[in-house]
Amino acid sequence: MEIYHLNEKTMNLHNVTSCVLALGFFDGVHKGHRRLLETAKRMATEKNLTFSVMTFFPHPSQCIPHAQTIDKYITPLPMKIEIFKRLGVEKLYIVQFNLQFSRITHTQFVERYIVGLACAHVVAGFDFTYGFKGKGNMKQLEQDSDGRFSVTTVEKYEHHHHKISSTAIRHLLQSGDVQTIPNYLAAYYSVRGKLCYHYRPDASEFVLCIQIDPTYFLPKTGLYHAALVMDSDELSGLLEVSNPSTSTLKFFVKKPQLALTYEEVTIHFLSYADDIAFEQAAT
Ligand SMILES: Cc1cc2nc3c(=O)[nH]c(=O)nc-3n(C[C@H](O)[C@H](O)[C@H](O)COP(=O)(O)O)c2cc1C
Ligand SMILES: Nc1ncnc2c1ncn2[C@@H]1O[C@H](COP(=O)(O)OP(=O)(O)O)[C@@H](O)[C@H]1O
Repeated sequence: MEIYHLNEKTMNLHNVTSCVLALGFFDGVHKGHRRLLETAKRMATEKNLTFSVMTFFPHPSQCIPHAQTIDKYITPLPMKIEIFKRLGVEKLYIVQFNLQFSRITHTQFVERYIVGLACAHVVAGFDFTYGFKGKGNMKQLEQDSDGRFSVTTVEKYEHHHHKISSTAIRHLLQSGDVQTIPNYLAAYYSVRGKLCYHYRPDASEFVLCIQIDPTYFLPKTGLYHAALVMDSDELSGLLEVSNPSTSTLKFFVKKPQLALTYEEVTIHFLSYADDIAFEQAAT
C-alpha cells in the first residue's frame, strides 16, 4: 500500500493514477466502514482502477469547536493504516486536517482533492459531509462532480435499528460493555502494545505491563476478561484499566506455560469483570 500524507504543499508532489476513492474518517473501521470499503474495492476491480482511500488526521473536532473534542481513537492512525493494508487498499491519502484545510469549500475540495487525484469514482456513506462547515453532502457531491466522476452512496448499515457508528462504539466503551462491541466492529475491541516488563507477586501469578499508544480510546476504568495474543500464542487473563487516559495496562495471568519473549502484543477485551472475579482469579 502506498501512503501519501497530503497538505496544500504536498498536494501536487506525486504521480496520480485513475482511482476509485473511498472517503471518510473511518475511526474503528467498523462494519459500516467495511461495507463501504468492500464496495469501493469491488468497483475498483470491476473498473480496473486503483483502490484508494482518503482519510483525515487529526479528527476535525480538534480544530473546529464541536460538542466533544475527539483526541482519543478507537483505532489510532497506525492501527487504521494496518487495517487498510489488510483490506487491500492500494493507495492511502491521509489529509492533514487543520484550520486552513477546514476552510476549503466543497467545490474547492472536489477540484483539488478529488478531480486533482484523478478520481474516476467516489464511494462514501449516506451521511458523509465535506467542505467548509460540512456544507457538502452526497447530493452535493454528485452536483460538484459535473460529470467528471461518478458517485456511489452506501446505505446506512444498522445493528438493531441503530446506525453502526464510531459514536455508538465509544458509548459502549464508556459503559464497559465490551462484549457487545463485536456486533459493531466484527471483532473484539483490541489494543496493540509493547510488553514492557513483567513481575511475579507470587509463584503462581504473573503481572504483565503493556505500554500502549496514549491516543487509544480505552473502556471505562475496571477489570476485563481479556486475551493477550502474541503471534500464534494466546493467554487468557484479567486486564486492568486503571483510568481511561492511562497508557499502561496490567494483565494478570496464571503462570504462563510459555516464554514471554515477545515485544509486540495485542489485547482483546472480551467482557467486563467485576472486582470479585478478579479476587477469585488472583487467589
Ligand atoms: C475540505 C473539508 C472542509 C471541512 N470543513 C469543515 C468545517 O468547517 N466544519 C466541520 O465541522 N467539519 C468540516 N469538515 C469535516 C467534514 O464535515 C467531515 O467530518 C469529514 O469530511 C469526515 O467525514 P465523516 O465524518 O463522514 O467521515 C471538512 C471536511 C473537508 C473535507
Ligand atoms: N453505518 C454506516 N453505514 C454506511 N456508511 C457509513 C456508516 N457509518 C459510517 N459510514 C460512512 O463511512 C465513512 C466514514 O464515516 P465516519 O464519520 O468516519 O463514521 P462514523 O459515523 O462511524 O463516525 C463516511 O463516508 C460515512 O458516511
